[in-house]
Amino acid sequence: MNVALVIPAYNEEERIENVIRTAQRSDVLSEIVVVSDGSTDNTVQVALECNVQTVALPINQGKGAAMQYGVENTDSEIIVFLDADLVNLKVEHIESLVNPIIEDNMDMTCGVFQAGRDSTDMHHKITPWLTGQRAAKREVIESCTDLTESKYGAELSLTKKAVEEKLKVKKVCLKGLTHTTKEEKIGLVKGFWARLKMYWQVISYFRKNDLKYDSIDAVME
Ligand SMILES: O=c1ccn([C@@H]2O[C@H](COP(=O)(O)OP(=O)(O)O)[C@@H](O)[C@H]2O)c(=O)[nH]1
Ligand SMILES: O=C(O)[C@@H](COP(=O)(O)O)O[C@H]1O[C@H](CO)[C@@H](O)[C@H](O)[C@H]1O
Repeated sequence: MNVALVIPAYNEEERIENVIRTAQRSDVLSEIVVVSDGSTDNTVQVALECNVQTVALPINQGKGAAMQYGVENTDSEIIVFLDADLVNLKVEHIESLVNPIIEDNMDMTCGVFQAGRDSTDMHHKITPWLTGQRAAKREVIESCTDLTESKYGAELSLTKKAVEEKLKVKKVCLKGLTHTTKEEKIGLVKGFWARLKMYWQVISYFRKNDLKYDSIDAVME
């Protein structure tokens, strides 16, 4: 079974190389697709220099659009999503997301940070269903037809599908993994506004789809 890694990336020139270089050492991946989501920095050039398939949306459309475009640019039967800003990513993390799908016929895996950093560990403890680190069978992702419009709600769309279809979901602990926060990337004030915008998109997705917190949270037990 072919496995593609899709990395949505918006202005990640300083961080994406680490993620790509680790992924290139993984035997479980057949291909790596970087999607620059209208980046205005050198994200595309950095990815190209790493010799991975790199596609670019002309303007910033939101994380969900980048994920969708990545899926459209691969035929692989299993897709892994990883954020471009991960810190301490190991080959084992990628394997732990992919193997349950190949070996145990899981439909989806969701990776939660553990013992990475207190702040990011805490976010994943409270809202593990928002994680951007996950793998799923291609048909599951294709059945989520609203990824593009949902922006930061894209993870909720995938989780919602798991609830509706009673999919087999495995929560995977990603030990030692963390990411660079928005405030660290673009500064306290801009980062805080970007965080509010993200939460707004997630809450909007909840309301628009009349989701119940308990059923979403139960998927990750
Ligand atoms: O409009 C956007 C916003 C984010 N991202 C990417 O989506 C991933 C997660 O976004 P972010 O780091 O902002 O989320 P956080 O992990 O801080 O919640 C990262 O690889 C971003 O570069 C994207 O492709 N388009
Ligand atoms: O973990 C979270 O609460 C947020 C925000 O993380 P940080 O506050 O930047 O550590 O990040 C997740 O949620 C986003 C929205 O669904 C996803 O796109 C990210 O991939 C995920 O890390």
